Amino acid sequence: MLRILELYSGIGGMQTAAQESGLPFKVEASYEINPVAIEVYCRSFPGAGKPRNILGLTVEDLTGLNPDIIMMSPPCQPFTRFLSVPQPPRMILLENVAGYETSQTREKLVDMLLHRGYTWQEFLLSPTQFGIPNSRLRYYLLAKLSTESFPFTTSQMVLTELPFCLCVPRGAPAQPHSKPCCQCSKPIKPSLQLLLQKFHSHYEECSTRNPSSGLPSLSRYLDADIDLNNFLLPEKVLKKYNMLLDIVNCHSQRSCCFTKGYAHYVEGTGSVIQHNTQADMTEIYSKVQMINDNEPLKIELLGQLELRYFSPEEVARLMCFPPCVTRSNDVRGEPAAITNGGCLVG
Ligand SMILES: C[S@@+](CC[C@H](N)C(=O)[O-])C[C@H]1O[C@@H](n2cnc3c(N)ncnc32)[C@H](O)[C@@H]1O
Repeated sequence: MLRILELYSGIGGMQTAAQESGLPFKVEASYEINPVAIEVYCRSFPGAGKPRNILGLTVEDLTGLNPDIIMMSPPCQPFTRFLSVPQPPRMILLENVAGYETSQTREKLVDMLLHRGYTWQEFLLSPTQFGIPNSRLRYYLLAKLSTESFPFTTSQMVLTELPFCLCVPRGAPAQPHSKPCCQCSKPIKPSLQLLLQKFHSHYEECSTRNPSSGLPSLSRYLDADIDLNNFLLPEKVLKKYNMLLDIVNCHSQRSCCFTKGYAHYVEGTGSVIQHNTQADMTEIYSKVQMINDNEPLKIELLGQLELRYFSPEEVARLMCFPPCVTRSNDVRGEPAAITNGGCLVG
């Protein structure tokens, strides 16, 4: 059983991922300060202790917790002190925004890893690479004490693909020993097989539906019975910011990364949906661009598109949270402001 210490736990993306991996684990403690994130976290993991402020975490606490693995999506704060304990964790999983790989914080972290005898691998990956129609390039670092091996050959490069393929046949029984994948010669560790089978069945489904891109359309992430009035973009936004919107519809096979500012700010915070797919967006926008002084007409034309925000459940689905989270009634009826830490989930 892996003993996990979860730092900057937010709404619990890392713990959810650990559950999805199928590996046995226990979260020994979690740390978070945002009250909304803490509330969401406590509802998703009722048995877990309430996350606390990391500033209260002492070296003695850390030594007592003695985690096998530290999982974290740190904001821009120094956190390397967590690795200076007498007995460092066996494993570290860190997630951050793209660009972290060239930051001074990353340099300090890598120095510390080297000094403490870790081997590590860095990645830059986006959900689109895993059959999910949402762009969200993120930096990931996996580190292990050098006495433990990775199930792949590590490299100094920041990898932009997984160092193993996902071509495990669907339904293949877990093998007791490492064996080469059926379509390439890369070995697969038994511990990875469950995860790979999950990926594979998702991939297979996506590529059957959309052989060209391998990505499913957004329709499978959207609520058919959404209460449109709760999610329509306000007139003020249509009037002032219509040229800044990233508009998708249920047939689109893409969406932009959702951030903390979603539904509060327009530019770069996430896509909006054209709910009325019968309306011709190109035609409407070309008419709107020609209107100079007739605001009501502009609004009426744009209104035909029925532009709306993604709901929190839809965003959570795009982030692959399991149904128990995406079905929450408590957040229904508000635009997707379930974000925290500026990056909506690790
Ligand atoms: C990038 S987000 C992590 C998101 C997380 N992976 C999730 O699944 O929601 C960083 C988190 O660190 C939290 N944070 C910032 N300062 C903190 C502190 N002093 N103690 C605990 N948490 C803190 C923020 O509130 C934010 O939720």
